[in-house]
Amino acid sequence: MGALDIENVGLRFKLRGGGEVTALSNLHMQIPDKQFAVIVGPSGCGKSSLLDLVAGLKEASNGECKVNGKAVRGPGAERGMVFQNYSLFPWLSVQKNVEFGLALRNAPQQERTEKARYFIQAVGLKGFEDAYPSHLSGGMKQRVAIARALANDPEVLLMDEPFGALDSQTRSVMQELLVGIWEKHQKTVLFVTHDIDEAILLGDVVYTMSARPGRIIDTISVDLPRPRHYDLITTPAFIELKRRIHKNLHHEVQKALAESAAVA
Ligand SMILES: Nc1ncnc2c1ncn2[C@@H]1O[C@H](COP(=O)(O)OP(=O)(O)OP(=O)(O)O)[C@@H](O)[C@H]1O
Repeated sequence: MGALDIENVGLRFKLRGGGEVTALSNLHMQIPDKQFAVIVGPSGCGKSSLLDLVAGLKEASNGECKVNGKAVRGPGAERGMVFQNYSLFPWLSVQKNVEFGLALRNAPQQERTEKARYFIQAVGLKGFEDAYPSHLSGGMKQRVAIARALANDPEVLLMDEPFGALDSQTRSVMQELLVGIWEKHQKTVLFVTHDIDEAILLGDVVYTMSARPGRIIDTISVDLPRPRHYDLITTPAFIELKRRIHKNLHHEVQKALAESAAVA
Protein backbone atom coordinates (compact mmCIF):
# COMPACT_ATOMS: atom_id res chain seq x y z
CA MET A 1 0.00 0.00 0.00
CA GLY A 2 1.33 3.45 -0.85
CA ALA A 3 -1.57 5.88 -1.20
CA LEU A 4 -0.46 9.47 -0.89
CA ASP A 5 -2.63 12.38 0.26
CA ILE A 6 -1.40 15.92 0.09
CA GLU A 7 -3.92 18.03 1.91
CA ASN A 8 -4.02 21.81 1.59
CA VAL A 9 -0.25 22.04 1.84
CA GLY A 10 1.49 25.40 2.08
CA LEU A 11 5.20 26.09 2.45
CA ARG A 12 6.79 29.42 3.30
CA PHE A 13 10.48 30.21 3.68
CA LYS A 14 11.64 33.00 5.95
CA LEU A 15 14.21 35.19 4.25
CA ARG A 16 17.32 36.31 6.13
CA GLY A 17 16.74 40.01 5.53
CA GLY A 18 13.09 39.73 6.64
CA GLY A 19 10.01 38.84 4.63
CA GLU A 20 9.20 35.41 3.27
CA VAL A 21 8.78 33.41 0.10
CA THR A 22 5.63 31.35 -0.38
CA ALA A 23 6.78 28.31 -2.31
CA LEU A 24 3.57 26.25 -2.14
CA SER A 25 0.00 27.24 -1.44
CA ASN A 26 -3.26 25.28 -1.07
CA LEU A 27 -1.80 22.25 -2.72
CA HIS A 28 -4.04 19.17 -2.93
CA MET A 29 -3.23 15.82 -4.48
CA GLN A 30 -4.66 12.36 -4.00
CA ILE A 31 -2.46 9.69 -5.45
CA PRO A 32 -3.85 6.17 -5.22
CA ASP A 33 -1.73 3.16 -4.33
CA LYS A 34 0.53 1.99 -7.20
CA GLN A 35 -0.16 5.00 -9.41
CA PHE A 36 2.65 6.50 -11.47
CA ALA A 37 2.06 10.21 -10.91
CA VAL A 38 4.13 12.82 -12.70
CA ILE A 39 4.47 16.50 -11.84
CA VAL A 40 5.49 19.16 -14.34
CA GLY A 41 5.74 22.85 -13.58
CA PRO A 42 7.74 25.99 -14.29
CA SER A 43 11.18 26.36 -12.77
CA GLY A 44 10.99 27.50 -9.15
CA CYS A 45 7.30 26.58 -8.69
CA GLY A 46 8.05 24.29 -5.76
CA LYS A 47 8.30 20.80 -7.27
CA SER A 48 11.43 19.80 -5.34
CA SER A 49 10.02 21.38 -2.19
CA LEU A 50 6.88 19.26 -2.55
CA LEU A 51 8.92 16.07 -2.87
CA ASP A 52 11.00 17.13 0.15
CA LEU A 53 7.80 17.56 2.16
CA VAL A 54 6.56 14.11 1.23
CA ALA A 55 10.01 12.68 1.98
CA GLY A 56 9.90 14.35 5.40
CA LEU A 57 13.01 16.44 4.65
CA LYS A 58 11.04 19.69 5.05
CA GLU A 59 8.06 20.56 7.22
CA ALA A 60 4.89 22.11 5.76
CA SER A 61 3.87 25.57 7.04
CA ASN A 62 0.29 24.37 6.88
CA GLY A 63 -1.57 21.28 5.72
CA GLU A 64 -0.32 17.73 5.77
CA CYS A 65 1.16 14.95 3.64
CA LYS A 66 -0.12 11.47 4.46
CA VAL A 67 1.04 8.03 3.40
CA ASN A 68 -1.71 5.44 3.82
CA GLY A 69 -3.54 7.90 6.05
CA LYS A 70 -0.55 8.43 8.36
CA ALA A 71 0.86 11.96 8.58
CA VAL A 72 4.48 12.39 7.51
CA ARG A 73 6.56 13.59 10.46
CA GLY A 74 10.05 13.00 9.08
CA PRO A 75 11.92 10.63 6.79
CA GLY A 76 10.76 7.00 6.81
CA ALA A 77 11.67 3.74 5.11
CA GLU A 78 8.27 3.52 3.41
CA ARG A 79 9.34 6.50 1.24
CA GLY A 80 12.41 6.28 -1.00
CA MET A 81 13.91 9.28 -2.77
CA VAL A 82 15.96 9.48 -5.97
CA PHE A 83 17.59 12.83 -6.81
CA GLN A 84 18.84 14.25 -10.10
CA ASN A 85 22.44 14.39 -8.88
CA TYR A 86 22.45 10.67 -7.84
CA SER A 87 23.55 11.43 -4.25
CA LEU A 88 25.67 8.31 -3.99
CA PHE A 89 28.33 7.91 -1.33
CA PRO A 90 31.61 8.16 -3.30
CA TRP A 91 33.58 6.23 -0.68
CA LEU A 92 31.23 3.22 -0.85
CA SER A 93 31.13 0.54 -3.54
CA VAL A 94 27.97 -0.05 -5.59
CA GLN A 95 27.10 -2.98 -3.31
CA LYS A 96 27.56 -0.92 -0.13
CA ASN A 97 25.67 2.07 -1.57
CA VAL A 98 22.70 -0.17 -2.30
CA GLU A 99 22.92 -1.81 1.12
CA PHE A 100 22.98 1.57 2.85
CA GLY A 101 19.31 1.91 3.83
CA LEU A 102 19.20 -1.69 5.03
CA ALA A 103 22.32 -1.10 7.14
CA LEU A 104 20.68 1.97 8.70
CA ARG A 105 17.78 -0.25 9.68
CA ASN A 106 20.18 -2.85 11.10
CA ALA A 107 18.96 -5.54 8.71
CA PRO A 108 20.97 -8.77 9.05
CA GLN A 109 24.06 -8.86 6.81
CA GLN A 110 22.74 -11.76 4.73
CA GLU A 111 19.52 -9.87 3.94
CA ARG A 112 21.52 -6.74 3.00
CA THR A 113 23.78 -8.70 0.67
CA GLU A 114 20.96 -10.61 -1.00
CA LYS A 115 18.60 -7.66 -1.47
CA ALA A 116 21.38 -5.43 -2.79
CA ARG A 117 22.50 -8.14 -5.24
CA TYR A 118 18.93 -8.64 -6.41
CA PHE A 119 18.32 -4.95 -7.15
CA ILE A 120 21.77 -4.39 -8.67
CA GLN A 121 20.87 -7.15 -11.10
CA ALA A 122 17.37 -5.71 -11.63
CA VAL A 123 18.85 -2.39 -12.80
CA GLY A 124 21.30 -4.16 -15.10
CA LEU A 125 24.49 -3.62 -13.09
CA LYS A 126 25.44 -7.21 -12.30
CA GLY A 127 29.21 -7.42 -12.29
CA PHE A 128 29.64 -3.84 -11.00
CA GLU A 129 29.05 -4.63 -7.31
CA ASP A 130 32.62 -3.70 -6.32
CA ALA A 131 32.91 -0.61 -8.53
CA TYR A 132 32.95 2.88 -6.99
CA PRO A 133 30.68 5.72 -8.19
CA SER A 134 33.58 7.66 -9.76
CA HIS A 135 34.06 4.79 -12.22
CA LEU A 136 30.44 4.81 -13.40
CA SER A 137 28.65 6.80 -16.11
CA GLY A 138 25.71 9.07 -15.21
CA GLY A 139 23.18 6.46 -16.30
CA MET A 140 24.91 3.78 -14.23
CA LYS A 141 25.04 6.05 -11.16
CA GLN A 142 21.32 6.68 -11.48
CA ARG A 143 20.71 2.93 -11.72
CA VAL A 144 22.60 2.53 -8.45
CA ALA A 145 20.47 5.29 -6.88
CA ILE A 146 17.28 3.54 -8.03
CA ALA A 147 18.53 0.16 -6.76
CA ARG A 148 19.41 1.78 -3.42
CA ALA A 149 15.91 3.25 -3.08
CA LEU A 150 14.26 -0.06 -4.05
CA ALA A 151 16.40 -2.24 -1.78
CA ASN A 152 14.81 -0.49 1.17
CA ASP A 153 11.42 -1.71 -0.13
CA PRO A 154 9.61 1.64 0.01
CA GLU A 155 5.89 1.86 -0.72
CA VAL A 156 6.35 5.25 -2.37
CA LEU A 157 9.18 6.20 -4.69
CA LEU A 158 9.85 9.95 -4.89
CA MET A 159 11.89 10.90 -7.96
CA ASP A 160 13.15 14.46 -8.47
CA GLU A 161 14.14 14.86 -12.13
CA PRO A 162 16.07 11.60 -11.92
CA PHE A 163 16.94 11.51 -15.62
CA GLY A 164 17.46 15.25 -16.08
CA ALA A 165 21.24 14.98 -16.36
CA LEU A 166 21.28 12.08 -18.81
CA ASP A 167 21.64 12.16 -22.60
CA SER A 168 18.47 11.39 -24.54
CA GLN A 169 19.37 7.80 -25.47
CA THR A 170 20.33 6.85 -21.91
CA ARG A 171 17.25 8.65 -20.67
CA SER A 172 14.98 6.62 -22.90
CA VAL A 173 16.59 3.35 -21.74
CA MET A 174 16.24 4.46 -18.11
CA GLN A 175 12.56 5.31 -18.64
CA GLU A 176 11.90 1.79 -19.93
CA LEU A 177 13.87 0.30 -17.06
CA LEU A 178 11.93 2.32 -14.49
CA VAL A 179 8.52 1.43 -15.93
CA GLY A 180 9.55 -2.26 -15.97
CA ILE A 181 10.55 -2.04 -12.29
CA TRP A 182 7.39 -0.13 -11.39
CA GLU A 183 5.19 -2.73 -13.11
CA LYS A 184 7.00 -5.60 -11.41
CA HIS A 185 7.32 -4.16 -7.90
CA GLN A 186 4.03 -2.23 -7.79
CA LYS A 187 5.24 0.97 -6.15
CA THR A 188 3.46 4.29 -5.98
CA VAL A 189 5.66 6.76 -7.85
CA LEU A 190 5.73 10.55 -7.61
CA PHE A 191 8.03 11.73 -10.38
CA VAL A 192 9.09 15.30 -11.18
CA THR A 193 10.27 16.26 -14.67
CA HIS A 194 10.67 19.26 -16.95
CA ASP A 195 10.26 17.05 -19.99
CA ILE A 196 6.66 16.85 -21.25
CA ASP A 197 7.34 13.81 -23.47
CA GLU A 198 8.80 11.99 -20.48
CA ALA A 199 5.79 12.94 -18.35
CA ILE A 200 3.33 11.49 -20.87
CA LEU A 201 5.41 8.40 -21.67
CA LEU A 202 5.70 7.48 -17.98
CA GLY A 203 2.65 8.75 -16.15
CA ASP A 204 -0.77 7.34 -15.37
CA VAL A 205 -1.56 10.92 -14.43
CA VAL A 206 0.27 14.17 -15.16
CA TYR A 207 -0.21 17.05 -12.73
CA THR A 208 0.69 20.54 -13.90
CA MET A 209 1.74 23.05 -11.26
CA SER A 210 1.28 26.81 -11.38
CA ALA A 211 4.12 29.31 -11.12
CA ARG A 212 5.14 30.01 -7.51
CA PRO A 213 3.33 29.72 -5.18
CA GLY A 214 2.89 26.24 -6.60
CA ARG A 215 -0.46 24.50 -6.65
CA ILE A 216 -2.04 22.00 -9.03
CA ILE A 217 -3.76 23.71 -11.95
CA ASP A 218 -4.41 20.73 -14.22
CA THR A 219 -4.67 16.96 -13.81
CA ILE A 220 -4.54 14.78 -16.90
CA SER A 221 -5.18 11.03 -16.97
CA VAL A 222 -2.94 9.50 -19.59
CA ASP A 223 -5.03 6.73 -21.09
CA LEU A 224 -2.45 5.64 -23.64
CA PRO A 225 -1.90 1.86 -23.58
CA ARG A 226 1.30 0.43 -22.08
CA PRO A 227 3.97 -0.46 -22.96
CA ARG A 228 4.51 3.01 -24.41
CA HIS A 229 7.24 3.06 -27.00
CA TYR A 230 8.91 6.25 -28.13
CA ASP A 231 7.07 6.04 -31.50
CA LEU A 232 3.96 7.07 -29.61
CA ILE A 233 5.12 10.69 -29.46
CA THR A 234 4.04 11.31 -33.07
CA THR A 235 0.49 10.00 -32.60
CA PRO A 236 -2.47 12.44 -32.49
CA ALA A 237 -3.48 11.31 -28.96
CA PHE A 238 0.02 12.01 -27.62
CA ILE A 239 0.29 15.35 -29.41
CA GLU A 240 -3.06 16.46 -28.00
CA LEU A 241 -1.94 15.72 -24.41
CA LYS A 242 1.36 17.45 -25.05
CA ARG A 243 -0.36 20.51 -26.49
CA ARG A 244 -2.57 20.84 -23.39
CA ILE A 245 0.33 20.54 -20.94
CA HIS A 246 2.52 22.85 -22.99
CA LYS A 247 -0.19 25.51 -23.17
CA ASN A 248 -0.69 25.49 -19.39
CA LEU A 249 3.04 25.58 -18.71
CA HIS A 250 3.67 28.34 -21.21
CA HIS A 251 1.03 30.46 -19.54
CA GLU A 252 2.56 29.87 -16.08
CA VAL A 253 6.10 30.63 -17.24
CA GLN A 254 4.87 33.89 -18.79
CA LYS A 255 3.19 34.76 -15.49
CA ALA A 256 6.37 34.03 -13.53
CA LEU A 257 8.47 36.16 -15.90
CA ALA A 258 5.99 39.04 -15.70
CA GLU A 259 6.11 38.91 -11.89
CA SER A 260 9.91 38.91 -11.73
CA ALA A 261 10.01 41.81 -14.21
CA ALA A 262 7.58 43.75 -11.97
CA VAL A 263 9.80 43.11 -8.90
CA ALA A 264 13.01 44.14 -10.73
N1 LIG B 1 15.64 27.62 1.72
C1 LIG B 1 14.99 28.49 0.95
N2 LIG B 1 14.86 29.77 1.28
C2 LIG B 1 14.18 30.66 0.52
N3 LIG B 1 13.56 30.31 -0.63
C3 LIG B 1 13.65 29.03 -1.02
C4 LIG B 1 14.37 28.05 -0.27
N4 LIG B 1 14.27 26.86 -0.92
C5 LIG B 1 13.53 27.09 -2.03
N5 LIG B 1 13.17 28.38 -2.08
C6 LIG B 1 12.34 29.00 -3.13
O1 LIG B 1 11.13 28.29 -3.20
C7 LIG B 1 10.71 28.15 -4.55
C8 LIG B 1 10.52 26.70 -4.89
O2 LIG B 1 11.80 26.03 -4.97
P1 LIG B 1 11.94 24.57 -5.56
O3 LIG B 1 13.38 24.24 -5.61
O4 LIG B 1 11.06 23.67 -4.78
O5 LIG B 1 11.35 24.76 -7.04
P2 LIG B 1 11.39 23.75 -8.27
O6 LIG B 1 10.06 23.83 -8.92
O7 LIG B 1 11.86 22.42 -7.86
O8 LIG B 1 12.50 24.45 -9.20
P3 LIG B 1 13.35 23.82 -10.40
O9 LIG B 1 12.39 23.29 -11.41
O10 LIG B 1 14.11 25.01 -10.94
O11 LIG B 1 14.23 22.77 -9.82
C9 LIG B 1 11.79 28.84 -5.41
O12 LIG B 1 11.32 30.12 -5.74
C10 LIG B 1 12.98 28.88 -4.51
O13 LIG B 1 13.78 30.00 -4.81
